[in-house]
Parts: sequence; C-alpha cells; structure tokens
Amino acid sequence: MIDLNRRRPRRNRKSGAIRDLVQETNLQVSDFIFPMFVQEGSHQKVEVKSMPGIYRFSLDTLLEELKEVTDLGIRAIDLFPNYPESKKDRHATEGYQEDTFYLKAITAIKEKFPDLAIMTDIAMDPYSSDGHDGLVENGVILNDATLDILGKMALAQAKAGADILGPSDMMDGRVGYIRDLLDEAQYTDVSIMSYSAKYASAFYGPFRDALESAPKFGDKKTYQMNPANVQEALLEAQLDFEEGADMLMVKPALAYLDIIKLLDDHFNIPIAAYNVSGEYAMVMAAAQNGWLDGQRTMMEVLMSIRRAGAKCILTYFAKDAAKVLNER
Ligand SMILES: NCc1[nH]cc(CCC(=O)O)c1CC(=O)O
Repeated sequence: MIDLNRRRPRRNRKSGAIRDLVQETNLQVSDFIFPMFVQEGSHQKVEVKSMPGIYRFSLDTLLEELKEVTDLGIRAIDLFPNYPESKKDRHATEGYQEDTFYLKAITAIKEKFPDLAIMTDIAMDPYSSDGHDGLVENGVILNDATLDILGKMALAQAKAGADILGPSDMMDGRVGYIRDLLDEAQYTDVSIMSYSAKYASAFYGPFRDALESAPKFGDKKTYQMNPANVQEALLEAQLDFEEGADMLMVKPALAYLDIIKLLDDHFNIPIAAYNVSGEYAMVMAAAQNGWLDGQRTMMEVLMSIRRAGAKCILTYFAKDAAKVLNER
C-alpha cells in the first residue's frame, strides 16, 4: 500500500535545481547531426518551401553557413545534393562522377572544417530519372543490380572525404556489400550509419520538395518498411549489425519511438534517429500559426527521442536547439 505521507514524488520536482539534479535524460549540442542541402551554382540560398528556415545552398554560401553552424557547437552534418532533372538518368550515373558538385563539396568542406564529421547519403534518388532509390526495370526496383551502383557511390564519397556513409536506400545486403568494398579499398576508417528501420512514411514529403526527388511512379513500399511492423525492424537491424554497420538508424523518429527503444534494448552499438522533414514542418507550421510554442515543442520532441534511446539525432532543428542549449 502506498503511504502518501512517506512517498511524495513531487518533492523531487520542487525547484529547478532539484529537478535538474534528478533529470534522467540530457540533450547536448554534440548529439545533433544537421542535415543540409547543397545545389550547383554560386550565391544560392533558396528556402525550402515546406521547411521554413531550411535552405538549399551552393557551395560558397554553404561554407559561410557552416561557420555559423560550427560556431554553435554543432560537430556533425549530413549532406544531401539537389540535382537538376537534366543530370538525372536511369542509372544515377551522376552519383559517382568524380567531378560532380556533391563530391567536390564534401572535399571542400573537409578542407575548411577538418574537425566537422561529414555524413553523406547513399541512395539513387537524387540522381535517378525514376526518382527511386534503386534501379528500375519494367516498373520493378532491382535489388542486386542496385548494389553495384550504391557501391560506386560509397567509394566515391569515401574518396571525397566523407566520415560516415549513410545508406538510405533499404536494398537488402547493401551494408555488407559496401563494407567489403570500403575495406578492400583501404577505407577501413570510414563509418557506416545504416538506415536500418526506414519506414515508407508520409513524413518525407518536404524533403522530396527540397531535393525535387519524389518518385516518378508508384511509391517506395517495396523497399521501405510498413509502418505497422516491429519484428521486421529487429530483423533489418540484426542484418545491418551483422553486415558491419557502426550505427543503426531509425527513421522517422517521432512516430517510431517504440522502434528506437527496441533497437537500443537489443544492440550494443549506437542508435541514431532521424527527426525527418515532415516532423520539422509540422512543428514549424503550428508555431507559425501561434498554435504551439515552437521552441518548447522542439525541445520536448528532441528530448523524447533521446529518452527513447537514440544516442544521436539527425534534425533540422539542430541550429535552433543548439541556441537554446547554449543559452542555458
Ligand atoms: N534516400 C532518400 C532519403 N534520404 C533521406 C530522406 C528523408 C529525410 C527527411 O524527410 O527529412 C529520404 C527520402 C525518401 O526516402 O524518400
């Protein structure tokens, strides 16, 4: 029986100092990976329509922005390219051309910000005329033929100076395939953060606006996971773990906190979560309407993702949250 006079949980909440003393989860700026969009050209800084405060930069403006980003204490970014339709083809050939602006941007950033961890994206969609993450033949996404292309992208990104490769395509066997290629080419230091449990989600809409990369036909349900499934996330994570992933990611984050917790309970490598574009857009839209306190909602969302078990968070809120944390 609970003796109300003896056990009073409110005592641990009675002042700010005591609340902080017993706080179980903490957020740090070093937990964040800031996803950023890069495009060709110069002097470009184009706001993404459905993501207020998030821009597509050309390399020159991106380097300026990175000064601000790193001054805030952010130590990792994830870079995504936006390619014009004219550069896309069925085989995503542009994804591994040595002189392509995405790879040149990676090298330039690494040169100017050697301490910044640069994560890159491995998937065909930004370069694919079909807008899919894999190679399409007769309306079908081919698994094993895609691996060959992903492998070329991985090697090119490693060569350009990427620290962490992020296979976001959800083809079977790609983590092991990429790990072997990297090791054979002596890129044993290049990490893989695998998009392990990546769901076929409506929350990616704004991101596809940013990259102009929406699929030209159909959807991504033959490779991205069914939002109804949990067991399958364990299987995907198990395979990626065995294939040599250094970190496992869950995506999206907010509607999948149970999956984050599950993977954190089962695997002894760091779990990352991707607080995706639609989650950002939702909070921003409500805040702009005065329906939610944007800053408090942002911090609560990020804290909940950490509480669920994510060690690091990919989030478009990285800068705003860093400002809040730095003021404390
Ligand atoms: N391989 C594509 C990719 N890499 C990251 C995201 C989504 C990120 C976001 O919504 O913020 C997507 C979108 C998709 O699978 O269609």
